[in-house]
Amino acid sequence: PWQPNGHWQTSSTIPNILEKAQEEIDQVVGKARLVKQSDLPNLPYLQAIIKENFRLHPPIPMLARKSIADCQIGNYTIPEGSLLFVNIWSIGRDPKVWSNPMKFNPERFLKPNESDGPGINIDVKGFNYQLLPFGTGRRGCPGINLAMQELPTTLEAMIQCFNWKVVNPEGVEMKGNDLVDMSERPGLTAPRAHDLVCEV
Ligand code: HEM
Repeated sequence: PWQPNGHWQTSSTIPNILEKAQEEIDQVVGKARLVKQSDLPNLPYLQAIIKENFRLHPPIPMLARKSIADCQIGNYTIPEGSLLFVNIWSIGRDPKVWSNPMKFNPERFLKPNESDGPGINIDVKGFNYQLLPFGTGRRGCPGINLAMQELPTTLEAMIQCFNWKVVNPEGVEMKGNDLVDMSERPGLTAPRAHDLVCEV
């Protein structure tokens, strides 16, 4: 069950991430009212789900920069005026940074130690270079504060108000470990390869 200190007690009675998120919101908000923005600091598991999504599926997978002077990065000499792409998508899957990187595991952001990756101290605000879904620095996303209020509140309301099941194109419920096919196709954003079809 969810603990007030924001940590999850491992329990085999909570089978999946959606149910954990629902349990957290039941305990923090209850069923008598809708979730609101002021609840967000008290919903650490929800925040961890969003970070884990940004890690594996950053909506903008590449940052672009232009060098203003010659510089040396590792073994590379970068001439002035070069267009550079920073691949945040691949940083999110780098086993040198994240343990078991292909596993969707929100808990890695709730742990104070480094056993599952950099852990609880990682935020999305542009200070932790392992996780830069909004970029960083002077040209970082100016919409971050709006996005990080709207996105969790909307997602949480969807979780609070509905049960979700994934269905195949024929409308048959999908079950098992490979429930959601998260493969992507190339693009400037990271679009899904296959539509996600759900029933509420
Ligand atoms: C989940 C939502 C969002 C994500 C993941 C996102 C991500 C990004 C990223 C990665 C960049 C490039 C940052 C860099 O190069 O360092 C960017 C730039 C930008 N974003 Fe967002 N963004 C989101 C929402 C928003 C919203 C809600 C707004 C406006 C209301 C917005 C407005 C902008 C603008 C204007 C830029 C260009 C900034 C510049 O070049 O100086 N974004 N965003």
